[in-house]
Amino acid sequence: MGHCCSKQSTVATANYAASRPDEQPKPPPSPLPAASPARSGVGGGGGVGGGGEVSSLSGSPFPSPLPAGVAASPSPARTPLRKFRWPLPPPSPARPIMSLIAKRRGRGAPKEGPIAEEQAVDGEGEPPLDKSFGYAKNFCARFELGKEVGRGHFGHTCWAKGKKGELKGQNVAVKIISKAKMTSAISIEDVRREVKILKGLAGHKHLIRFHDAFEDNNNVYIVMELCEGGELLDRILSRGGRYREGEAKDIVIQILSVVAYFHLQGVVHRDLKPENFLFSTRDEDAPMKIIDFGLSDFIGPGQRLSDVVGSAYYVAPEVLHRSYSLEADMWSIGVITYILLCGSRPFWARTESGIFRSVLRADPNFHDSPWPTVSAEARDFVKRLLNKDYRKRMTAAQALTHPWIRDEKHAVPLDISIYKLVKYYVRATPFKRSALKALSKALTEDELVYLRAQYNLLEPKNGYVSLDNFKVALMKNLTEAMKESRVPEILDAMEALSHKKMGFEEFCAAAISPHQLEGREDWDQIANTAFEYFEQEGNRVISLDELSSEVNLDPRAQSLLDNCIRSTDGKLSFLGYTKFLHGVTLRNTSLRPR
Ligand SMILES: Nc1ncnc2c1ncn2[C@@H]1O[C@H](COP(=O)(O)OP(=O)(O)OP(=O)(O)O)[C@@H](O)[C@H]1O
Ligand SMILES: [Ca+2]
Ligand SMILES: [Ca+2]
Repeated sequence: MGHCCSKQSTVATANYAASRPDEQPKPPPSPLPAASPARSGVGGGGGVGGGGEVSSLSGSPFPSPLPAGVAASPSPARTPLRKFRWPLPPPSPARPIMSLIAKRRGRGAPKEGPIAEEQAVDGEGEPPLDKSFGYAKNFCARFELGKEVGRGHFGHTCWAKGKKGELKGQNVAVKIISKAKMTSAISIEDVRREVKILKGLAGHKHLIRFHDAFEDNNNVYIVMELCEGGELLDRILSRGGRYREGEAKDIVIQILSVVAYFHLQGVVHRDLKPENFLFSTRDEDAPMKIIDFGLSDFIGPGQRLSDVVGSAYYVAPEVLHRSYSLEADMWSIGVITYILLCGSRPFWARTESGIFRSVLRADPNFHDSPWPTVSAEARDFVKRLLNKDYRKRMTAAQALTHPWIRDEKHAVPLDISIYKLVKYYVRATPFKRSALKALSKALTEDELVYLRAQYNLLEPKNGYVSLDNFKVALMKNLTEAMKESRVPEILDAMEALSHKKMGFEEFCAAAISPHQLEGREDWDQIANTAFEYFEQEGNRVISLDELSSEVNLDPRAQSLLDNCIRSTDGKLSFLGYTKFLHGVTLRNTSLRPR
């Protein structure tokens, strides 16, 4: 079978050549974003996807000094620096990560693009890679392919029209991924998973609608709904680098609502960035759709991922530390929101290793213009996503109830983190439960808004919820993706709830996360109030051994509990109470619990 898109392959060569690493501009001295002049013009002017619209831009899209020579760069704002060759990195935490990525990238695999670990398996003595996917082979008979509307590092996307069947006469988008670029088992698996996830998730208004997948000898074709309004990145650029706060809110709500949806399904995107959100039409108020699940994965209850993937500017610190879960996506949303609000990137450097160092160590700037004019709620929102401790970050459902955006008319979706927390609560000791109950009494209205919304989603009967409520609420949201990620298995671990009923007050104690509360600016106040309640109703005499076992601490590390028990009455001190609530962090000790 012939290659349907040979014309686009030529564009591919030209485009890659135009963005070779050695042609990148020199950086500005400060952590400002690289600005984008006209886009590289793939797909031609006036085409679908807003290419023509954006190519009319010139000069400085971001309100910040431009690096010298930036105008010569083809499109540095498209997640720039990912096209850099690995420079000789200075000693840094990024160094081992980078050598790891470089080492594990497949031989012949594209060196550019989002960070994506690869294993070379196409070497000598290895069996040939199986590049058959089992998809239908009649793409050319079913669709008439038109011009290119967009391009990424893994594929290019074309406009197409259905020739027969359900999609006859309908305009669609087709992402074409060349099999020649699939040089490792992992890259093949990535494509298979991208299709599986798109297919399995189906059904959210801000998720690109998947139609079908095809293949021939040369390519895989992913047929999906066509978005004609261009990328979020282009709209940011066309507004001079940033959005007004109200408009930013609207964008962020859409992002959170779809991310909460696929997080509940046990899917982590791993490549959230403004290029991966498209507007469905050119209208100002057109809804956005998320695309590109090329680096996404299923993630089961309690599972942590370790492969370093993503795009440098948006990657979370724990991804670089190789142990992460859904919270990594929330970090990326924090980066996107930061950019929307101020037009600069929070973590910036000239090289990829520099960006990694910044992500791991630097605190984003919230002082310079325009931050003083940004509302305190918006700043707080971003800070609560850009917390380097992933346990302190808001979940997507929770972020939808943050004071910055909660007045808007949007539904709050079910949050899988509630299930995880309740699971721990029902298995906790009575002493731990009373500590959590005291904490729940100190909650502020912000948390109560979120918890009430979650409680109502469980549809309490006569003011109580039980295991059945948790089951029914989860099953209402069941998709193929959720089955694949085995999310419902969490219900097995909640069996203790089958003979128990929970009112709203106890639900609050069960579903609060002390770590997240600790990430709040008013944590000290909350903790003090909670301790007062604990003193009245829960505190009791406890031995050091008992406390060690309550917090799962190796008895050899008991010195970490110094000052946790009051010498005056043998009960928990304030310090002891807070350590008891969130456990003792052993990350910096050599004595980790087994
Ligand atoms: N459904 C669609 N409608 C219109 N344009 C689309 C659609 N899907 C993708 N595009 C365009 O094609 C571009 C590339 O698609 P996509 O992001 O899926 O490719 P990729 O190679 O995986 O990208 P990346 O380099 O970010 O990994 C998008 O940025 C967008 O401009
Ligand atoms: Ca993309
Ligand atoms: Ca991709």
